[in-house]
Amino acid sequence: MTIDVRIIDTKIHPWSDARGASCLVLFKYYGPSPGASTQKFGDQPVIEAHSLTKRYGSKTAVDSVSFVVRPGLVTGFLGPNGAGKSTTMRMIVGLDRPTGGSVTVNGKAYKDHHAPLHEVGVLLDAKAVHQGRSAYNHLLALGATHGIGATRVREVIEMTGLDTVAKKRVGGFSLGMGQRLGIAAAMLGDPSTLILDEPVNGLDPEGVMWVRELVRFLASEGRTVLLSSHLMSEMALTADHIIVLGKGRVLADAPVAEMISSSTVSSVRAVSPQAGEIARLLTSNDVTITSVDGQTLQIVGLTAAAVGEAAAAAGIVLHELTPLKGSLEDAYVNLTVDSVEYRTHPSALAAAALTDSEVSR
Ligand SMILES: Nc1ncnc2c1ncn2[C@@H]1O[C@H](COP(=O)(O)OP(=O)(O)OP(=O)(O)O)[C@@H](O)[C@H]1O
Repeated sequence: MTIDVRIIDTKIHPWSDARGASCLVLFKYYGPSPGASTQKFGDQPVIEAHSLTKRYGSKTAVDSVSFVVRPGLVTGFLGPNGAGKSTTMRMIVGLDRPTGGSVTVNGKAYKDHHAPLHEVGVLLDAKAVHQGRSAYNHLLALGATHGIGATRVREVIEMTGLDTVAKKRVGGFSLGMGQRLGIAAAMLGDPSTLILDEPVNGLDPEGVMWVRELVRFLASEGRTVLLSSHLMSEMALTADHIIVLGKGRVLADAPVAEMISSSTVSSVRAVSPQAGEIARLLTSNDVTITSVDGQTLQIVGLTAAAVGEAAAAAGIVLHELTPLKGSLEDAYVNLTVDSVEYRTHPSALAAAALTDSEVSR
């Protein structure tokens, strides 16, 4: 296999630091060469779910879900707790049998692939590892099922920053180290598709950034990446496309920018000592103006340019004019407001706080 080693990041890596190296590099990637990658990965949908359904007794965890996940993109899989994300991911890789519908990876059910580790790399539960084994032996045992040897095992260990702990028992690993090992296992077969369920769970900020850069890099090679996370700000930086599940159904399936623009309201904040005059000037049926305080207005229905030009034409002084765009988090909250099954009520929080203070007395 052609090995390509590239430096794609120059941030201080905490683990390099721990080894005493004043190293600035930090992320090397071992995989196919760039030339090979474009030929290796096509542009056809890689994961295709059709009316995919899973019931556990009377509980419908996944309810007739259809979507495609395309190569060359990071697709974020979002949804409140219990929405059905993990169940869907498990069905994609054959760990759960659908009650109805179907899902294929590269045109086949996962179980029908001759060498699935080379097709799909999966991180579903980082703790599902033999606790008495070392990271190295765990990866070696996994690789042995596909004829993958020690060289590739060492590559993925280095790639995930686990070199200094590779011979240590997994049972002693922190949550973040376990996540890194799960990502190493997912990358072992150099797969064209990666399915990562909450890969940044438990990682420190450096680790979170590393996962972001890793998956963006893998997608840039034409690989398919499906990942779930509850960290909306991180997902906004990482994903190109988003699928939102709620109570087992697809609530939205769109590129990130489209999802934000269609599910949030853009507005303009104008600050002026003549705020009242601006409000009178701009009032119309299509414009909503809210007074935030005596000098600040929030205007929906006009662009910042239109507000600025109208104010200039009327000789009105503006101290601030800011276009406000919705975030992915705003879009997500708006989309899932009716689909949150496990909600904390403010009254319950107050009661808990009271109980705590009583206990501490
Ligand atoms: N083995 C099972 N037996 C019974 N119910 C299950 C089982 N696995 C999942 N469920 C139920 O199916 C629903 C979907 O669960 P799932 O874990 O897929 O949600 P999720 O979106 O991944 O949630 P989270 O964000 O909390 O991980 C939940 O109501 C869950 O309790």
